[in-house]
Amino acid sequence: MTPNFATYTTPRLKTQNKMNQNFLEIENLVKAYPLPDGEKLVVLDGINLSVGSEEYISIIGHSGCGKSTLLKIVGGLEKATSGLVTLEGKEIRKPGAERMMVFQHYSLLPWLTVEENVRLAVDEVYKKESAREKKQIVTEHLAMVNLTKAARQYPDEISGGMKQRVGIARALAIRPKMLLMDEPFGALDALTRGKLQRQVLQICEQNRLAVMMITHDVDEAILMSDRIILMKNGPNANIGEILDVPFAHPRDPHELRESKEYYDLRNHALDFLDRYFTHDE
Ligand SMILES: Nc1ncnc2c1ncn2[C@@H]1O[C@H](COP(=O)(O)OP(=O)(O)OP(=O)(O)O)[C@@H](O)[C@H]1O
Repeated sequence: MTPNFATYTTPRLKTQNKMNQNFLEIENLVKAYPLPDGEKLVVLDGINLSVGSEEYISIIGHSGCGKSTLLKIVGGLEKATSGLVTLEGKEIRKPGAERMMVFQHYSLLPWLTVEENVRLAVDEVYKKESAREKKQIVTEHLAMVNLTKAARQYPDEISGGMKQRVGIARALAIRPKMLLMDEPFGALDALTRGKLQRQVLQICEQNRLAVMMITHDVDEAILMSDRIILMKNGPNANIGEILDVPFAHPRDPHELRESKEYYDLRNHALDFLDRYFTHDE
């Protein structure tokens, strides 16, 4: 049963007018996986979404609704079964340095130091720069995420939060136009998560890039994003609602939690998730 749920929208932020509203375009996206019995599992069924060039989008939905599949298609790691996904008007067919992925489980190479992990990505993308310039790029980005002192350490010598910061530094060092993050803070303890959320938010505010982030945490989505995409359950999942988050940047989590608007938005998102949880389609 599909819940009868009124669309909830709040006024768009003025700052969003500056950006290219149709930077990423997803049109009638369908993704099906073949099943062993010869049938197909239609995971995503008719996704339509435009993302602005400086917009921070969060995607929330119950487990298995296809959030990671959607992110991987935008990252070029999976192909759509039908429909069109374009970035600045060009169809996305494969991974590209303009779209960098950050995963929940860090994906660092354990035999390379922190510095070398970032350098590997920089070497891959910056072909014309001198060794000195590339070293400078690595140094700058490690400093950006407060990892200068850990540059010579190996991944198994640093904490989970630090590993995630290496992943973020590595993604940002490529100067992507879009950051694609799959539960980037999911594996961290609450204190580390809060710190890293603020750091990422600050970096995104300073660097003007588009972000698409998967999260299971409604508070995190409200703190970080300009819009929240609420996904219906799969199979045949699509977008249930899109919520505008009306708070100006820079955001302070304590101030946000003092406003009634914050709780209205939070309750609305949680109600949506509850209804889809109890009315499993
Ligand atoms: N390569 C694949 N082959 C077959 N089925 C797949 C493949 N990848 C994902 N699926 C199926 O597609 C559906 C959506 O998976 P996906 O990982 O995108 O969901 P999700 O919303 O990100 O879940 P979670 O929140 O648990 O990470 C699931 O039923 C999953 O089993």
